[in-house]
Amino acid sequence: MTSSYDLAIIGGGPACGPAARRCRQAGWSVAIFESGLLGGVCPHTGCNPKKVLMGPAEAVGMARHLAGKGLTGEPQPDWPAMAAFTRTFIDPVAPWLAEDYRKADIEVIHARAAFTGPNTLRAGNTDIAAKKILLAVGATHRRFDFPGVEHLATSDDFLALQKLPARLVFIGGGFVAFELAHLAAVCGARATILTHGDATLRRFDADAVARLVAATRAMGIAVHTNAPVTRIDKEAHGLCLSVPDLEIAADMVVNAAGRPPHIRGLALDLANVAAGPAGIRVNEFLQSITNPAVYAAGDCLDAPYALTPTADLESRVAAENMLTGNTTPINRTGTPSVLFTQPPLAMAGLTEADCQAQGIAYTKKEYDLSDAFPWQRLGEHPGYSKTLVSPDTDQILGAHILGHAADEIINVVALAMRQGLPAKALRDAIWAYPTCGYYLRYMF
Ligand SMILES: Cc1cc2nc3c(=O)[nH]c(=O)nc-3n(C[C@H](O)[C@H](O)[C@H](O)COP(=O)(O)OP(=O)(O)OC[C@H]3O[C@@H](n4cnc5c(N)ncnc54)[C@H](O)[C@@H]3O)c2cc1C
Ligand SMILES: NC(=O)c1ccc[n+]([C@@H]2O[C@H](COP(=O)([O-])OP(=O)(O)OC[C@H]3O[C@@H](n4cnc5c(N)ncnc54)[C@H](O)[C@@H]3O)[C@@H](O)[C@H]2O)c1
Repeated sequence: MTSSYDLAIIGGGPACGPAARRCRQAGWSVAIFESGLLGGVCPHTGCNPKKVLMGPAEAVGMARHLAGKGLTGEPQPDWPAMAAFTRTFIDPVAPWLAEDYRKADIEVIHARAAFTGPNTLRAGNTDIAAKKILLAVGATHRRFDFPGVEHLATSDDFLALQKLPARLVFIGGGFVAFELAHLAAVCGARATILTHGDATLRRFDADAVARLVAATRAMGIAVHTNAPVTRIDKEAHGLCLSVPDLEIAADMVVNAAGRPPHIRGLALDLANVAAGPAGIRVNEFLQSITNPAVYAAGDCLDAPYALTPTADLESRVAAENMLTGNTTPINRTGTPSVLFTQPPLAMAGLTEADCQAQGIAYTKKEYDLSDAFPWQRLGEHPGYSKTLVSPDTDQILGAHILGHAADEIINVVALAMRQGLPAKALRDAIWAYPTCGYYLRYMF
């Protein structure tokens, strides 16, 4: 028997919900296919568990900065209790979403789906026909094939740990490696970051990254570039990683080497859906460039960001375009990215290297936050900002902030960029004093 829907969504994460609800509200019949947990990575194995674990780690970090400045003694992270607290956030998500979709009369089918034709899917033993199909399958862990690959753990394994191992190695020099290494190190583990290339955190501004890497090393985290892992051996007292000219002992090795789109097994060829290593290829309306019945949103897209807020935005835009026939091009202007390290590194817009590569004229302003009151009172080092503004129009081209509260301040800059406000708007605003945001007037 074939079930028919107006919209079938493959994947029940952040890229699914807004489109499912919007299309159902418009009167469409909607089915969601989810092979794992409703809610996807963000609430189960991504943003949320990571941030809950970081709460105590942030308190420990702040206490260390304030030692000798009025605070004595150091709070001790209690990992098993942190893990138990984290579960209180994770466990309710999937049941809550199931109930919410049930109330909205959106069908949820707990099965892995794959294409059988341009408008048809199979999930388990069920055949499905849909007028439109939204691909929201997300991304997955990179595959390695070196000897000993079976000893590799994932970020999911790390975030589910009941006890923190003493020696952790992270393969990769991006978001996951830096955030989890900082978390582990503050909680008492010896952490090492190994990346195969000659630089880390490539999406961020190089000057801000240099300061963060220095701060990372000062915390006792080893950071090795040009260090591809060639094998992992299990030995009597743990694991031994081999990289050229170096052997490293570890209790856990985490694969943090990027997240390719989760498109294996979808049989995209049967639906004539074009995709490359970076993901599903779509036009500005998020419609497949080769199959007009198929749209895509979230981490499975070949797109500049793979974040929860961009998955949400893309889901809303895809829904609008499916309902109205391609009226709303995607606009990602003013997307903030935050690396939740200690301190956090936040950015929006272009880096200086982007401006140079694209031949865009810019006025650069650098500011030492560690010399400014809100950061000094917390005893925090380092602190840095770099802003890039058009000398002709005063438009904000990019902002890069490293320091306490950078993760919140960047939202204001991102809002200004999205609304097309000039840098003067930030210089002229009346900011509450003494907040970190007050110093935006000096950063621009
Ligand atoms: C450790 C970590 C920390 C992160 N921290 C942050 C952060 O702080 N801030 C931020 O903005 N982003 C963060 N992210 C990224 C964020 O989690 C993702 O961008 C977001 O979850 C993407 O949503 P999505 O719906 O595209 O994909 P996902 O959340 O991956 O959801 C896809 C869903 O599709 C299902 N699925 C896949 N294939 C099929 C199939 N064939 N049939 C049925 N179901 C299928 C999967 O089971 C999954 O539930 C983090 C990611 C990780 C890994
Ligand atoms: N705070 C946040 O918003 C947040 C946090 C975590 C993840 N994320 C999202 O999830 C995505 C995935 O994160 P990620 O850290 O896995 O990916 P990433 O793309 O940020 O970093 C991957 C890193 O792995 C390195 N690498 C690639 N192949 C390698 C190899 N063979 N050996 C060693 N290193 C290798 C890359 O050079 C890069 O440094 C991010 O791009 C981001 O969009 C966001």
